[in-house]
Amino acid sequence: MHSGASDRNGKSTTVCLCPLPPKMAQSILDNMPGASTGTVVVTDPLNFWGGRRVKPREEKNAEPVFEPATGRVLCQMMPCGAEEVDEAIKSAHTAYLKWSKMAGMERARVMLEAARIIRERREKIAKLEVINNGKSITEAVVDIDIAWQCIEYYAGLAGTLSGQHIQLPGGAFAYTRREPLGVCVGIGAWNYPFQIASWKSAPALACGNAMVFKPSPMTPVTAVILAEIYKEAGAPDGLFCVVQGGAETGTLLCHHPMVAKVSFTGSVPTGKKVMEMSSKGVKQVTLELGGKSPLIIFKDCELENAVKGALMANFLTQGQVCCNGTRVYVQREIMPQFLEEVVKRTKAIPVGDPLLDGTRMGALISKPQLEKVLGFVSQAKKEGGRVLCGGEPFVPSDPKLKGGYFMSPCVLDNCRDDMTCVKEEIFGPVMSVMPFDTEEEVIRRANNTTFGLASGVFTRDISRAHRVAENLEAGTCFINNYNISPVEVPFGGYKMSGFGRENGQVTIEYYSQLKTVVVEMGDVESLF
Ligand SMILES: NC(=O)C1=CN([C@@H]2O[C@H](COP(=O)(O)OP(=O)(O)OC[C@H]3O[C@@H](n4cnc5c(N)ncnc54)[C@H](O)[C@@H]3O)[C@@H](O)[C@H]2O)C=CC1
Ligand SMILES: C[N+](C)(C)CCCC(=O)O
Repeated sequence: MHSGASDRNGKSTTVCLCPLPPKMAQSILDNMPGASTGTVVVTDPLNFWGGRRVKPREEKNAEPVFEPATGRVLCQMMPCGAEEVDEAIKSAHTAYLKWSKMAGMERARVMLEAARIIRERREKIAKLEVINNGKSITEAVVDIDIAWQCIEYYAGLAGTLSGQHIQLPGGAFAYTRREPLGVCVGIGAWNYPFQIASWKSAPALACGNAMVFKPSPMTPVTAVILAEIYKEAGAPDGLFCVVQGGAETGTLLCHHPMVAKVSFTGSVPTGKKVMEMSSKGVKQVTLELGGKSPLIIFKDCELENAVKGALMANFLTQGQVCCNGTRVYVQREIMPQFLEEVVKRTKAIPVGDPLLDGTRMGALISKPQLEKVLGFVSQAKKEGGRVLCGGEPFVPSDPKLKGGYFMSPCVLDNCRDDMTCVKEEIFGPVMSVMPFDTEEEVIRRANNTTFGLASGVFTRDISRAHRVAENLEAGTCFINNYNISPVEVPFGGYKMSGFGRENGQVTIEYYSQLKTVVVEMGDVESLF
């Protein structure tokens, strides 16, 4: 399956692993140090189960995967059908039978080794992520670091999982066992491909489950690297499997009778479908969905930090972040200073080749996504919004980037709560700014949304900060910062942004179940 893709100069690095000796797994990454934007073609199979990469059974439904920075074809994504999904799930189940019987400390050792390998290859993995996703290398390295930290964190928890002992009358007693669920499914989005696969697999594996993961069809290339690394670290074959595909493959996974749980990251409409399908088999579900999060900036804030916070809340990963604080409420008195500073800094963001160290914003995921985001900007103008900067297609001077999906980051002023850009998730680099007068008013406006993923507040008044945090209807509230994501901290939504959590200790609850064992020490007192 050679896509025949090459850059404008006809040069390409073909990364091919067929046939598939397990130790060759690394070679896709071995080509990374020399790789530059517009040169990589991935031709090796992207499915993984039974401890190896698996070639797709059928090539007829192949979909091209694009390199966002150039618009070139990077590889072909070939969706798995029913038989392949079944094979992957059975392979995961075989691993589960072994893995779930190991002590937490034994599982921890494998996971720590996986974390170590990821850390060692962080730059190469990040590079491949950039080529597939379009985000800047500076950010991708942070994503990979968060990924291994997450695996390390849950490795640490694996050995602490335990039940309770409960005394009962007459010497009888009960105890609880914290047991895994079985085979869990992870369905990922394209904005944090490797990190999402790690956020889902780390707690799942720590608890003794196996996982079958389906990446987004737009970003199929790095989840399989994680699968290879788990294997290399000593995980039993099948413990973390990857099946490629889109909605159809996802549906097969959600309906499969051997699946105990589905953890999903993506849009609200798809999340609803996943929940509905999972309900047929009474499967547990975690949903990490979209958002339209408020960021509230009071006049007593430290302005420079608030401006930096607003940029962090809007422009990471070209604005394609579910927890972004895209509704920026600024207290009227400081609006002019805020806008001046935020626009100055937004205009200064270097947009361009995502593999260059100096770049801070790369390309959006796809042409349709770019068009959708630009459409939101034109709609905002029609509805009375004022573009203070950006919001236009951006064509870098480097000829190889001419077909890339770039746009200039945008700040919209003169926004109102009833405008489309303020109500809907844009998933692009567009910040909507609105004035407010009082705390009570801004909380009411901030909560006037069906979403509830995150929120933020900048103020120097500590009472106000905690009062606002208490009253915002969202799963996270950042005080005097935004979009930092330590893996020790739970992450997840309120309202239509979903339920269940990722990261933090609590996620153990979402990947395990309690068995109660009741022990009689005397005779049975029968009523009959
Ligand atoms: N909150 C978040 O983190 C994300 C939000 N989005 C939002 O969603 C919009 C559309 O992006 P998409 O990638 O199309 O999101 P999506 O929600 O359709 O896809 C997410 C994942 O679900 C899978 N999927 C799609 N239909 C499915 C089904 N019927 N059953 C099971 N799995 C299914 C996809 O293949 C992908 O792996 C974006 O423009 C953005 O607004 C997208 C990605 C992440
Ligand atoms: C890493 N962080 C917090 C910037 C974003 C993670 C959530 C997502 O998948 O969008």
